[in-house]
Amino acid sequence: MTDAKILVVDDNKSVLSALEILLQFEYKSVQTLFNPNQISSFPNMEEMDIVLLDMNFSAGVNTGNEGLFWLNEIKKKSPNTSVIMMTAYGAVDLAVKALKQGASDFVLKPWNNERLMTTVRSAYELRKSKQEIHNLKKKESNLKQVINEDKNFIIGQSKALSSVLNLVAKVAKTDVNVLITGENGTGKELIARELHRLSARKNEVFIGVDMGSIAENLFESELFGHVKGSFTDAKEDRAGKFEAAHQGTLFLDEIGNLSLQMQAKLLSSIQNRAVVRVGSNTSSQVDIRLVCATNCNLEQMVADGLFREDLLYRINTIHIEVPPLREREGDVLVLADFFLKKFAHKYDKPGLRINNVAQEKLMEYQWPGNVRELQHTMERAVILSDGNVLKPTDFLLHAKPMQSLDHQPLTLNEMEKQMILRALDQHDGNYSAAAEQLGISRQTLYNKLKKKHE
Ligand SMILES: Nc1ncnc2c1ncn2[C@@H]1O[C@H](COP(=O)(O)OP(=O)(O)OP(=O)(O)O)[C@@H](O)[C@H]1O
Repeated sequence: MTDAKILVVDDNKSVLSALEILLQFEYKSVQTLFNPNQISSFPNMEEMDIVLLDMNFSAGVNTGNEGLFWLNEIKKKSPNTSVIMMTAYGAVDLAVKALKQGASDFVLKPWNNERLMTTVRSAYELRKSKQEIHNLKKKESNLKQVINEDKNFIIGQSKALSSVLNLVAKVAKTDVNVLITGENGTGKELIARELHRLSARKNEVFIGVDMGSIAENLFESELFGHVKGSFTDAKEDRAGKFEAAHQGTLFLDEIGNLSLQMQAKLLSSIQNRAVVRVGSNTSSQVDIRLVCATNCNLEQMVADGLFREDLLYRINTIHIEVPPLREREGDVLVLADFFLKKFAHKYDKPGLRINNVAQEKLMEYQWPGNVRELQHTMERAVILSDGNVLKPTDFLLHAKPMQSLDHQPLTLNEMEKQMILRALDQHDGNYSAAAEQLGISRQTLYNKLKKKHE
């Protein structure tokens, strides 16, 4: 017994009962309607898998128009229901008309039982595929929504970051290739996602690929896909990242880590906007927006013969340089506060705050690992905190706080700042104890700290 729901609509009662008996041999639910006017008020039409619909209802009229009218009514209520038209006046043009208007098939009266059952079975298969497509499309759009969810906000108010975000907003509307550069942890991927979020492709996928982690022998298969049997592990046809990103954004991270051989293969796909799966000889066009990122100096790499110049010109139609955190004035505390709230919530430690000396320590630090390092530092501090106040000792920073990154000698002022902060650090932020150790009064220590930020 097939679990399908069938409705038969005909104004001839003997046709109705004959079809009902025939169909009940194979189908669980068969309902009949003698009067087509009941179609409009028929409950749950969208649950019907198949409708067998007479084309000529009023006696003496055989234009088929009534059938076409009711076909449209059914399709309006339930577009995916398969409708099979039945008529005693088989005319090809009428059949074509009905098919064009959405009927799935056509049966002539008097019917041949075997042939009619075959037609119903195919109509049921069609209905199932349509439903599957409908469900898959729904799933796909839900997935895209989840993937593109606005999980990551770009935090910061500094001039340096604002000018990057202004550029992002302008470029996002176009389809040009964008190269994002900057030190590790500055937020290059976040900027790439922002480009996607602000673009016309925002409802399509954003596919990120870490080029640094792809093994040379899997490079082509990962990016361009493969056909079954093209190599030992190719158990089935598989699309690569280029095809997966079709109509969306393809983000190639760590582009500076590619060998020259991989660069050549990538260049050809980017130039042609087409890929050939490994083991295939047909190419498929892909419509992607390409965003690349790196912390390498690609110009220098070109000069050193490590990066193809033609590839660099292809990928950097627009170049966005993300500034390091130490050059974003004021952003450290804004970000620290953001991460503090985030992790306080995550680890259920409400009411945490960072004391002034600890804030000084965070501001003075050079953040070689940029926002990622700040994020980890805050997370660790929140996890290890005992009380409500985070003190300098709660922040374990790797490099010396005042040492400039390029190891230039410190000025007298900088050395003084460093000593003050170290003393405060050693005494857990206690101003009196730090002042005593430095041989100055508490007020002088306050003044020196205040002056530092004027
Ligand atoms: N302005 C920002 N606001 C909030 N979070 C940020 C910001 N910038 C970076 N982050 C967070 O810091 C982490 C590192 O960011 P991201 O991965 O985008 O950096 P990246 O430059 O791509 O790093 P890498 O060079 O190591 O690939 C991520 O968790 C990201 O969410």
